[in-house]
Amino acid sequence: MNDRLKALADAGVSIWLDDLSRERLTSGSLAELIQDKHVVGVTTNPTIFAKAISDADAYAEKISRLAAEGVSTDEAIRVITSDDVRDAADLFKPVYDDTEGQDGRVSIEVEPSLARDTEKTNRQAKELWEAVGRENVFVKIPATKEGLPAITATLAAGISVNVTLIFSLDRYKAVADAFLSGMEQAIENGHDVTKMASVASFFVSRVDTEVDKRLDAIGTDQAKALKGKAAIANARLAFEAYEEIFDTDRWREIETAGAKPQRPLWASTGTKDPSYSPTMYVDNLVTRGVVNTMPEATIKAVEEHSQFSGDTVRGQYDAARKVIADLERLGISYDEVVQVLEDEGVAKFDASWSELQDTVTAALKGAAQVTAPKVSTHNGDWSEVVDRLVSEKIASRIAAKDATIWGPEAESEASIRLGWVDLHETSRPLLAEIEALQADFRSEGLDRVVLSGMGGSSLAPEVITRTAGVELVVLDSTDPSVVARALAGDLSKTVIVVSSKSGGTVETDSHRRTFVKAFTDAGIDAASRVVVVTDPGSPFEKLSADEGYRKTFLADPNIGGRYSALTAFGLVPSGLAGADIAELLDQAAEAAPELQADSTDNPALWLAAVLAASAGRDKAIITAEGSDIVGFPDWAEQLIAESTGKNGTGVLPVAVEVGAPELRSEAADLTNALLAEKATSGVPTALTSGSLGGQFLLWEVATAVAGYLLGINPFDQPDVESAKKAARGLLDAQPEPEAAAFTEGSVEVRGSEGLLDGVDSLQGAVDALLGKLDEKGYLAVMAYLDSERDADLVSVRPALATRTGRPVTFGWGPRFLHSTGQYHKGGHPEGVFLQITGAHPTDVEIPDRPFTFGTLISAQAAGDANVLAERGRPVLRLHLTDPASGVQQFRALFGN
Ligand SMILES: O=C(CO)[C@@H](O)[C@H](O)[C@H](O)[C@H](O)COP(=O)(O)O
Ligand SMILES: O=C[C@H](O)COP(=O)(O)O
Repeated sequence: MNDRLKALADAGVSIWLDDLSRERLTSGSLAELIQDKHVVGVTTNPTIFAKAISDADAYAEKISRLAAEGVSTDEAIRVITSDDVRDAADLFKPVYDDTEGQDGRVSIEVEPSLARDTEKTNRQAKELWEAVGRENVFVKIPATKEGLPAITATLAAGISVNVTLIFSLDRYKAVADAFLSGMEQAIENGHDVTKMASVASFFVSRVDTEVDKRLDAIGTDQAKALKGKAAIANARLAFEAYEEIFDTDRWREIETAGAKPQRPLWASTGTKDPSYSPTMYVDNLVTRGVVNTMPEATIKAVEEHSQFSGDTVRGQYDAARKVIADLERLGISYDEVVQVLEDEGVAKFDASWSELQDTVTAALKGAAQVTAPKVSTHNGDWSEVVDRLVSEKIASRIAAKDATIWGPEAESEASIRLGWVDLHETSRPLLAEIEALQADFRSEGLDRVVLSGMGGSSLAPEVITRTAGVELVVLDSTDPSVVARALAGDLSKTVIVVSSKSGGTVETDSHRRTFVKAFTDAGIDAASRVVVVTDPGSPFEKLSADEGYRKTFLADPNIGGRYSALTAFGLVPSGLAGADIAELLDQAAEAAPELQADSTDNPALWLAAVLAASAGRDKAIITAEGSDIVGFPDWAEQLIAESTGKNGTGVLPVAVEVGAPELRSEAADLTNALLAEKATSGVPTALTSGSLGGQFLLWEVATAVAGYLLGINPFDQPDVESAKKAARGLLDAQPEPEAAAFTEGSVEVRGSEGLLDGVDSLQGAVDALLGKLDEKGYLAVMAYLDSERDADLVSVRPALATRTGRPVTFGWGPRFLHSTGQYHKGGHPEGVFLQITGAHPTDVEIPDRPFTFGTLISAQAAGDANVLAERGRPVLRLHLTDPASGVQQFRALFGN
């Protein structure tokens, strides 16, 4: 055991490693540092990852899988870095537990190009936190001026933060203030702050590098005498500020809720000037309650010859102040030095990030290959079913567009719904048209693409663009704050794709009207910014022509919305946003022969068999645990729910997050259909893999086959219309809202008949609803709220699944009406329904319509609840009079 490192740890300095790589994880060298060298945490940054990933061999396998799935460079970087950080976090978990969350932490940094953008930093911090999915992680955010509000917002969301790139005392104080505000808000928002932590990474050696350079230029003895002193003086003064800030009533108030102070972390502590001691930025910064993150060489140097005695920080403040004052007297401006360092710091990380992107782009190109879809089945034997499907030639008949497969009643619908089987050929001519339009837009500086579409018109483009890592603003909500946010983007760079097969969908029509007015109000020729995708002959085709919209793409009418991923509906918005849509068609083309073959090797037959021929099992848990296709379960959910959930039968798709409780359930009515590498429980499971284009076709064929096995018509959606009709009725009649049974805090409570008898608390109301769940039941949470603003609500899904032991679907309204909404009304009548709506502090008008977005979404929610209640389903309706506090109040019921 090494005495010097132990002495440092005993003196209260947490020793962290400023490095991470796959090699460190697989070789066991990180584990050794933890075990033998007192290392209790890890920091990473873009430079560290750029270096790690340049070791191509360590990442080769992962890169080739990512290449096969067609993911973008940025998405690949996200996967690689968050996988490494997650594995390191797991290695440090015992340290984290032993130190009650103080150490055992691993940091992952937001992209450096976002350092000057508060909103994007904010968003990415949340995404990284979710992507890693471990509580002992720190999301690193640079302490630029724009970073400060993001630090507060990220902490307020319950996420632990490492603030990086701090050089100046003033900025350090602003960081501490941002921390205090963030913790105050986290407490207010009901987060468990005992689990949170934060560090403020103060950069040390770089200050000497910059100041020494200036001192050398001055060249006098007096100047030379000051060399190597500025960095330590600066850090010590930061610690003085820390002591003052964390000795205030404001902090003490936060501390009473169980929060830990934001510890100073000494970063950039490797010695750069070889004439200095290699341990100088360690030995001179020893004090209880700090972290020193070091490259391995510095840890080794400390192990071999560190020398310090006692606390080397406290009580050194006057001397430190004198160093800074002496430098000023020599004409070296402190403010200038720290600003140069901050700018350089951001630029250096930016350069590392570009290097990282180049390395990964090249590696992806090198490994690129189209991977045909594969399905492996587990925990059951479906060979008899598959043999039957092969002998009945179901796959080749689907490929030949044989409309008789689903029986005489379905024949006329099926005869106009099988156009999707050869889209990899028929959609080719679209590519050039989309490419040309995209080039025109780019040349006009139009690079923000908004897509207005519902269900089949939005879910595929969402998966395609998220997987490709390109930006597409998907507008599939009528919540006024969602609409307002889409309108608040830079309209001078915006085009809107309005996609509607029928041309009569109220959501898209309302979006279109609103955007046209917003463009016009901004002095922009609205018609030139609207692109339409619709079916030939729809009212929308005519309207588009009459209005002179920029371009109308007519899709193949012989394809239903949920099978339209590779039609103009999927390809136009995705291509305009910059996704590689030609590759998507190549992937489907590669997959098609296998999926059309009457062979026991046809993966679609196996997927269909697991979904629809596992006795007594009518709920499929879907997740994309091992895959880098982003958001696929939401797309598959619509395909399966609308195709099968009718006539009181079907398969309920339950899209869940990684690690969801349902994935470990052994319940007798579940199957799992996972984009994952291994089965997660003993229930019948199909694991699917392959490129996105191939997966689209695989699941479409499998769903059509599942329809055949279930004896239903997989191409109609008889019950989607019922909720639309009820909403229209309410919009016309505008009835007084039904009185609440009672109100608790920010939540008004209403229930379907009899549900709330004798109930007078929110907890009691939820218990009453859950009490209606039977052993084959499921709970549907339907949130007519803002999926971004109210994102915290999502955490109730796993909490409810754990509590009930039953599957829980979560849908944002009205989006889910075009997806699981069909199953809820037409499938097995086993659901109990929790609807959550919210007040609209600001509403958005819809031009030339007698209702606003606020009244529209309220009518949609009420109409949906009425239809469910009419069908005898229990419905609990919670209305949040203040969405922010209501969401937290509701979450608090489940201890989260
Ligand atoms: O910010 C943290 C830890 O929070 C570190 O990873 C930090 O980025 C590194 O210590 C520095 O980038 C290293 O800088 P340098 O030694 O190359 O000057
Ligand atoms: O899934 C389809 C949605 O209900 C939207 O229909 P639409 O494309 O006709 O507007």
